[in-house]
Parts: sequence; structure tokens; C-alpha cells
Amino acid sequence: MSGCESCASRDKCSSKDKENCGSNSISLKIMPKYGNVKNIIGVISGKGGVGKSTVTGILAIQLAKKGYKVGVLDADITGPSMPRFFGINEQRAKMVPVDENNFKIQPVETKLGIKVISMNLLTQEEDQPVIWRGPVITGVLNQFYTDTMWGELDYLLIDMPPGTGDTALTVMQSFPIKELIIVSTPQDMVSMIVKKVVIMAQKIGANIRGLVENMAYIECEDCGKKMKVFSKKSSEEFAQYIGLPLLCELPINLDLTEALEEGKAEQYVMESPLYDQLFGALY
Ligand SMILES: Nc1ncnc2c1ncn2[C@@H]1O[C@H](COP(=O)(O)OP(=O)(O)OP(=O)(O)O)[C@@H](O)[C@H]1O
Repeated sequence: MSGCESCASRDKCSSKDKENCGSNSISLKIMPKYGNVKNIIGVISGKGGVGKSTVTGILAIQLAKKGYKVGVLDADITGPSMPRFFGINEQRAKMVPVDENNFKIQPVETKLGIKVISMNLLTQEEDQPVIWRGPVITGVLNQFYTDTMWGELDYLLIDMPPGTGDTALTVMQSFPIKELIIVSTPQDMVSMIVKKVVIMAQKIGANIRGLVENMAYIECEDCGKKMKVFSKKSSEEFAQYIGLPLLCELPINLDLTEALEEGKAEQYVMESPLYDQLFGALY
């Protein structure tokens, strides 16, 4: 499947558009109306629950710590988790009227000034489910990107929904994503499914930065020994199977879990030298 065959905009493109489209960009990309976003980074995994949102959150904090202006778009409409990560789940994004028929969205800002938009910042209660079909979800996602008051952003991180479904495909094709970061855990079954998303991204010509192996080990509190949890194979072996450079290995970190439960993950990650070491050189 070539870029054009899989492109949602293919029927709207002239042959000249198609010529100018290039292998890693699809024409008719949508743009934010209320701001300027310099770089979009998509964090994705074919599999649910491997730590995509956790990696998105850590990366956003690392970038903000370096002085960049950062936004996070939680594209997981039916299973949003970014508000909890940042401890902002009690706050609500605001719908600001522009005229009779249109509105813009004021995102919630974290303590570090990261602008976050998520479905869970718009529903009345955070445990209220969203029961929508694909096209509605896709429309809402596009609105999150175009109608949010992002202001000037150096980086917008997109926490992509799990899988290779309609939503992930739409985001990859209609948002001008600079590069993707793939998240996996060191397990055969997970790696096989994650490889599907990598192949999908490669088929549509997306740039992939590399692989983050999450929950790669747990460190003994007493002796500091790193113990593997899921498989005896190394993260490098899994990265080789998936066909990507290994960016870093994240340990299972119960202090992070505790900080998350207390709504203090942002402060914990900001103060933790571990994440400086792991992500410091990435951007
Ligand atoms: N390195 C880690 N150490 C400790 N807990 C972790 C780690 N990574 C993820 N978790 C925990 O595992 C759970 C799943 O993580 P997360 O929500 O980031 O996964 P996800 O891939 O975004 O899930 P989904 O597919 O539902 O969007 C969360 O409770 C998170 O706190």
C-alpha cells in the first residue's frame, strides 16, 4: 500500500498535489487555528497498556524542563489517561465561544505550564465513558488539534490510541507529525503486535525515531541489581526484531506509580535524575 493509496485525502488531491506530496507527508494536513506548533511528536504502540501515556508524560516534562513550550494532545479518546498523569483530572478545559456556531478550546495547564487537552478534561465526570463510533472520534481529534488555543509551542506530543485502527491512521495522515516514538515492553507477544504499528507507519512514510522499551527491568532496592521481569532476552534483541534503534530502557518504577496515585507524577519526574539520564539526550 503506497502513501497515496492509504491516504484519507487521496480523492481531493490533483496529480500535481500528489507529485509534491513526498513520501513522508500527506497533502491536506490540518493546522491549528489558535497558535503555532513547531514540532509534533507522536508516541505510539500497537498494544494497549505498555506505557505510552507514561512515556508521553515523561517526555513532555523533560522538554518543559529544558525550557521548551510544550503541549500534550491525548488522542486516546475512549481511554484517556494524561489528566491523571499530570494530576489535573479535577480541572476542566473551557469551551470559549468564537461566534454563534464556533468555539475554541482552552487547554488545562500543568504546574510546569504544559498545555493539555484530553477527552477527560471535557466530560463532566472522569469515569464517564465516551460511546462514539470511529468517524465521530476522528472529528473530535481533529478539533482538539485545530481548535485548541495552543499558543506558541515548540513541541506538541500526541499520546496516540493503541492499535493500527482508524484513529491512529487518521492522526498519522492528517497531522503534520515530525516523528514517531514507538513504545513497547520486552515481551515476544507485545513486540509482534508493536511491529505491526511500525510496519503501518513505514508504509505511510512516517519518520520513526526509535523504540522505548518500558518496564524493561526492576532494580533491587537493596543491592541495585537490575532484574528482568518478562523475558530473559535483552531489549536490544527486541529492538532488532522490531527493526528500530533502541532509544532507552525504562525500569518498572514503583516510586513513579506512587507519585501517579498521589497526582504528583509531574513533580516526581521533574526532580528525578533517572529520567534526565534516560531522555536527556533525545531532544
Ligand atoms: N515504567 C513504569 N513503572 C511503573 N508503572 C508503570 C510504568 N509504565 C507504565 N506504568 C503503569 O502501567 C499502567 C499503564 O501505563 P500507561 O497508561 O502509560 O499505558 P498506555 O500504553 O498508555 O495504556 P493505554 O493503551 O490504555 O493508553 C499505568 O497504571 C502506569 O502507571
